[in-house]
Amino acid sequence: MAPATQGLVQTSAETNPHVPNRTTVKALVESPALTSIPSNYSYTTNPNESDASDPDETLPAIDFSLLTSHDPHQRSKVIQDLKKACQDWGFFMLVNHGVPESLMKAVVDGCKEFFNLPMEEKMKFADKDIWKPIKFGTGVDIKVEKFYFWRDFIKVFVHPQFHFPNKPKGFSEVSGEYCKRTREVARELLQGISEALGLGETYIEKAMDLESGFQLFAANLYPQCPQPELAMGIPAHTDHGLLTFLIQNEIGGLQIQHNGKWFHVNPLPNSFLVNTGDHLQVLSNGKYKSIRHRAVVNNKDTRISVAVVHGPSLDTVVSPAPELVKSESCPAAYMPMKYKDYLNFQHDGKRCLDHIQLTAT
Ligand SMILES: O=C(O)CCC(=O)C(=O)O
Ligand SMILES: [Fe+2]
Repeated sequence: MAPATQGLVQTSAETNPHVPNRTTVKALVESPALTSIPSNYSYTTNPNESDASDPDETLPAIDFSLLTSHDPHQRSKVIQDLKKACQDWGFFMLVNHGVPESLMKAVVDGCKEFFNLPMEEKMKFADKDIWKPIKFGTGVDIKVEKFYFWRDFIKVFVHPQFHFPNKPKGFSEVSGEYCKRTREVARELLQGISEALGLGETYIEKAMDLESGFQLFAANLYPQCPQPELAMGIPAHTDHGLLTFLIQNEIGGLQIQHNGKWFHVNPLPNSFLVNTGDHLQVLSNGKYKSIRHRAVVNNKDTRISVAVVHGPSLDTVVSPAPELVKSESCPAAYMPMKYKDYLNFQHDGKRCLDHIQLTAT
């Protein structure tokens, strides 16, 4: 039998000196006779981190339609629910959000078609520069993390300027509409969260300059894996923005950290999985935590997920809201930092949140 690393389609270091000579996971899986994973994809979980157990709790569900309700009791009830979900979980399912199911499906289908494009089409976007508005890649830099992850991805800056690949046909249009609709929902949700923090409805909107907010569209492809217990799709991490909205094809794989354990997420159909990001943790002075999560892989089917990150504008200097800081009892837990600088720092393989932390929260 051929060794697992034979027959790979290599990314071209000759055509782009910044791209390491390596394959995509998709090309690897499509190589004949792949029955085991190459050793550099073999991931050893931190021994202190347990495997996910079967959930004995359910992820909270937030009914978005109640946030826009004219009945003040319904609105204050859902704001209480949001507060609890952000405090206790940092992750929730958003239901009745009004974004059509057909649009969500069209976006996931578009991602599938994008990943099915010929390698040279995708490789046009292969680059290590984090500020390239469209970026295709696989795993992570082996120099930083020492191994590859079982994931190919495309990341696109979609706001304040909208960028998008022009292939496959129609992908840009449906994604543009999807990003616009999710941005509207995120802004409404952030008004509710602002109120839940006791900051007033418009504080986050104004302080984070959401009119020019940075929005990132990230699609992940996790091909089926012959040895899923050895590989990792995305290792444990937190997201940098204020809120991330995640959808997936019908295949699960997301796990979140909850009460010190990994929790498998089985979302309700047609819901958004929403999580609070690092900048909500900073802004709330640690009241709402940015929860660690990861994506595991399986040997049954290819998984696709689409994460849309909603952040402040890149020039916003984010600091804890002054109303949430009290000099003695609750001092500022984070140093102010411009979102753009945060992203630059984070790219070096370090977690920026730890770098700007002043006191435990
Ligand atoms: O695929 C998933 O479930 C998680 C994706 C994710 O965490 C991310 O793209 O930041
Ligand atoms: Fe994430």
